[in-house]
Amino acid sequence: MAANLPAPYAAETQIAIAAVRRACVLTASVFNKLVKQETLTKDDKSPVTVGDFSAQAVVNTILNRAFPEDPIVGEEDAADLRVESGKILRDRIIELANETLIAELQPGEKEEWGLGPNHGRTADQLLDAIDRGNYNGGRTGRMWTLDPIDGTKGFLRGEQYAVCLALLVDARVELGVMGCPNLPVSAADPSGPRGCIFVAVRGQGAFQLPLDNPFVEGARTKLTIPTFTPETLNFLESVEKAHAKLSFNERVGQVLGVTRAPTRMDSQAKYCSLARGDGGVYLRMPVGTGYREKIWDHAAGAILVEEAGGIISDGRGEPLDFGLGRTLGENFGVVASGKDVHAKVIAAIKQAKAEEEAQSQL
Ligand SMILES: Nc1ncnc2c1ncn2[C@@H]1O[C@H](COP(=O)(O)O)[C@@H](O)[C@H]1OP(=O)(O)O
Ligand SMILES: [Mg+2]
Ligand SMILES: [Mg+2]
Ligand SMILES: [Mg+2]
Repeated sequence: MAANLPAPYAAETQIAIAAVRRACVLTASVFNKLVKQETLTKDDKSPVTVGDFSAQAVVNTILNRAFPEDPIVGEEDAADLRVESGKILRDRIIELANETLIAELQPGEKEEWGLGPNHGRTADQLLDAIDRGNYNGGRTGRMWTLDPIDGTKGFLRGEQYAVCLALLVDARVELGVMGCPNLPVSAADPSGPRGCIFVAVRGQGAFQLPLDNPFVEGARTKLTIPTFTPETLNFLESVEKAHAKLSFNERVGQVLGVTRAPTRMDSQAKYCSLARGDGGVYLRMPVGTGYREKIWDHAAGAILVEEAGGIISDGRGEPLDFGLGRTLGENFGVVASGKDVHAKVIAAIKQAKAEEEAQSQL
């Protein structure tokens, strides 16, 4: 009977949440063990590498066990860990990944997912798991895309970062899960409790869950992007000037009559903030260096925004194309917002762009 069928992607959703939660426990522990003690004094980037690789090892190991046929487009690969000079890093990564995989089962997790004290992996198994992220993507079939630490710079500063995982089927995002260990549970209480998971499944809505116990009954909050006026509208944008053209955002804001200051944060936490109404527009315009946006930097965020009732497009209003491979190709920026403001933002971008071009001709 149809009523007894599980919702589409129910198993994928549960497993993706468990994988992202475990990866967040790992990255938070890397921050406490390594970043606080080492980076702040030595400006050593190795904690990032340790965190990125080991989080990818954990998530890919879990996905591989549950969905052995599914390819993965992951940001990292293990080539640097397989050579002699990578041994110290490799040993640390293997230890951290195993520590995370063998941690006691939480309510909602199942031993058959290959988790818990009996499920340590060998170094080779974990390196192979990292390399399962080497898939090139493409137009057809089912595939996952993973950014084990999105917002590396934010991670190192102790600010926002996210573990981002999405499932694509024939180049359409069907499921997105993002773990944000440092994001306040409520933007209204910025110094209150932190740590959220965001989940969206095509046609099933967007939700926020507690990171420390995502499967607990009744803990999920449905997210809907609210309506904004020019007085309440604000932009969500990068901290890093090299990632998005913030001066252009400022001009677009002026055209729209925005008076509130932008909220700057690293990572796809911007999409999460948009989905729950902490900000009105995520605007990311290219800086002009030819950088190609990666699919793992937008896939989970894209479905979260859509399921919260919003629209995501490039800077011309065209849909993002997740079927081109590992990147979004020559796409022109990213614009995400509620439905009511989206067309206005696209028009404002057009105007600001025309002004910019007229200026350059002087
Ligand atoms: N030149 C660039 N333009 C746009 N995005 C970039 C650029 N360089 C790196 N990124 C990516 O931007 C994302 C985070 O941006 P932000 O936090 O500003 O939204 C990261 O995934 C980061 O990649 P990486 O993960 O390799 O550092
Ligand atoms: Mg990223
Ligand atoms: Mg990353
Ligand atoms: Mg990176």
